[in-house]
Amino acid sequence: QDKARTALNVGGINSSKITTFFDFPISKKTSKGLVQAQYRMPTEIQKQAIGLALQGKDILGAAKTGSGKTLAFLIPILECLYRQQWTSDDGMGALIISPTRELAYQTFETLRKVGKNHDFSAGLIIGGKFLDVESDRIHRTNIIICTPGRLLQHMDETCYFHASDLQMLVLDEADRILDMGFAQTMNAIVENLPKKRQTLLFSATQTKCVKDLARLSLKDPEYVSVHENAKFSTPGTLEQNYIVCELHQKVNMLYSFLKNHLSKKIIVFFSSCKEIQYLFRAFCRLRPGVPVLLLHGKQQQMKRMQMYDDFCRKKAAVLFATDIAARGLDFPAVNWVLQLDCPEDANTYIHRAGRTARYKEGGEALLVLLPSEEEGMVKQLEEKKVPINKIEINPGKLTNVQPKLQSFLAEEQELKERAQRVNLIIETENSNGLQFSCLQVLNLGYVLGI
Ligand SMILES: Nc1ncnc2c1ncn2[C@@H]1O[C@H](COP(=O)(O)OP(=O)(O)OP(=O)(O)O)[C@@H](O)[C@H]1O
Repeated sequence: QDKARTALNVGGINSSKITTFFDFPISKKTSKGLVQAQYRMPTEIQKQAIGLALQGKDILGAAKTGSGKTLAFLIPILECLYRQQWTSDDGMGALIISPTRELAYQTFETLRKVGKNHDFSAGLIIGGKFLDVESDRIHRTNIIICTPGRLLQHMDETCYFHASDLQMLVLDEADRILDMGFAQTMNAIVENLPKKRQTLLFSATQTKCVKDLARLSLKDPEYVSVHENAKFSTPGTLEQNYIVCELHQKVNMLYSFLKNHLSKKIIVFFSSCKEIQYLFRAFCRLRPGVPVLLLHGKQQQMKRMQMYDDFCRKKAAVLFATDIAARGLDFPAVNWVLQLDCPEDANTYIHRAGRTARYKEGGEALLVLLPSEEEGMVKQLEEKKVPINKIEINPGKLTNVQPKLQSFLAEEQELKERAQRVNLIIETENSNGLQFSCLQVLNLGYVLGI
């Protein structure tokens, strides 16, 4: 007998009694998918959230980066539709909203693995393709994984697409999806969703803001926060340090860092697309001795996916990324996260640093701060229970790449133009109140070899 069909009344799930996934009343199809994907023992967030979600509760799930939140919502989705014997004729039964295309794609791939024995259809609605290609299939898709903007576009423009039968809504990286950047889009999406549904919200930095939650009309949500009482908010296997570095030394510092970690897999976070485009070109010319890859929001969709896949596969490489790679992405075996530009807040720091030290693995994070950023950022990190130590750099050990950069710039008009555009952007950001002082902007001009 299939436990999921017979044990519809699962009101009695006791998370402390769960040791393997098979202790949950889940279908054989899901169990088989989990075994095939080599998942046996649930993590803490999975033990607690899956049990409650199977009982139909709305959930606010919070757990550290890399602790397995994805399966904590994918398993309940599969079970919810399975119990209702959902078919392709029933259309969309579950909707997962992700802040970035890459995260949506990654979740889709995990769903394909663990849900492969079910008959549901699943689809990615993330843009980058023609709308009509997606429109042809969207109304026949049972589980949709999407980014907010593209979903709303279909709600507005694909006439036969409707969400009236939706059973379960998941917001992955919920605090990000509910923040100002997506507010208007999300409000418009929610208007199209039925009020009667189950809603699951997950993030490593969960929102408890009542206003946000009211927008989603959650019903008595269960707050599942497995690490709330932990001493630190970041994984125990993550070693975290920061250095204070003058702006004119940042590129030298990056080059020297890469030279010292040639066999490692590293993500370097920057704050703007223009800066990253310029530095990528510059580092391709500087040849640090390790493949340099690039991921930012202004890349074409194909290129983005190719970079994402390449970095997943490589054993040693460096990925220059903006914050589109900060949340949720599960690149295998990343050794280091280097935040060369200060994150906008402590939550962004936590997500960026969490790209390493995932699921029981170790990892190291290094934050680079300008002298003007140190006090404010360190205070924010302390308040968020992030254990971070200051280490000193020996300026004498930094390789000076300025002369090389200047000679490339002289050779290459395009590189020079990029450098000037970056400088302009930084100046504009400066006038909008970011922390760069005029002197630092001039220094950056020097750094970029202008
Ligand atoms: N029960 C499990 N057993 C073994 N590995 C697991 C288990 N659950 C998750 N993992 C693995 O742990 C890694 C992290 O999982 P996941 O990406 O879901 O973390 P997360 O909590 O969503 O992280 P983030 O906050 O960064 O989004 C993945 O590689 C996943 O395959």
